[in-house]
Amino acid sequence: EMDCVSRKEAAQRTMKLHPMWQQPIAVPGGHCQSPIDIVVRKSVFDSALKPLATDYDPETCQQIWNNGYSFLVEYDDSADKSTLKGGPLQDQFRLCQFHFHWGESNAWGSEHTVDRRLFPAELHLVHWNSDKYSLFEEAVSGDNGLAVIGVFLKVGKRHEGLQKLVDALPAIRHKGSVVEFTRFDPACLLPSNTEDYWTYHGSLTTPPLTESVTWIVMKQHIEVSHDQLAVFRSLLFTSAEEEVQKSMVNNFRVQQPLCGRTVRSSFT
Ligand SMILES: CCCCCOc1ccc(S(N)(=O)=O)cc1
Ligand SMILES: [Zn+2]
Repeated sequence: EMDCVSRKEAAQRTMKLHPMWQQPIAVPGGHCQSPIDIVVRKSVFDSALKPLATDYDPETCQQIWNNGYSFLVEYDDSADKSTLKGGPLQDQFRLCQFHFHWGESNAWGSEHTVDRRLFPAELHLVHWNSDKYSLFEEAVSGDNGLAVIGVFLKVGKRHEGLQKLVDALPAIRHKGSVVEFTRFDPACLLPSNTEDYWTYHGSLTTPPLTESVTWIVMKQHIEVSHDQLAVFRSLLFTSAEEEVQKSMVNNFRVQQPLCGRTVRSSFT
């Protein structure tokens, strides 16, 4: 059981592992950080947890870009067009972007783990509470501000829906590159079973690491092919101008102590 380290120790661990985060990150409190290991036998079944209710409009898909840490597919969140409700949520949340975390090999790459089991990659669909806030940037540091759906990726058969996204990646190899990306329905990336998930209160896994996230981690994974994942690894952390190009791999955070939090499950 990872001890509940002090904020200073946690920051030192984070910075040591992520030289790219030069500034110490003052995290408020720091006892609800993500990602975590989900210990299945310690999760608590909650019969009040509903199935996820996603209602995504592919017309709100706008662009795909390399932010130097992952690649983001961004949605127009200026109206309630692509929304998430249900699950553990009381309010309505708007989809603003989705992105992935992955490893340099298929042996690791996910941020969350299930009974210490690592997956080669993890999808994050990022939503903000449009009942309480008017902008994502406000919700990031607000109470009950964000809801992130995590979906594990396994290597297996080719994911037909993902291929349109994979084909766009060579155009955004370098940090800072953006291309138009439209009419992509993120629902195709969800597993068939959206009833079974774990949920807990946590944080963003990159700066500003704010503890405003209701995490919803799906029990069922999706499958992508080895070749599709290899294209993720062809992206670069670095911009075109930098002399030394660095492959965008291992863009995941070290796991954080649970600090007494309960992980609830929607299934037995
Ligand atoms: C005020 C700007 C904040 C930009 C940072 O936004 C994020 C950061 C991390 C995640 S993650 N890996 O926890 O899903 C989602 C969104
Ligand atoms: Zn993420």
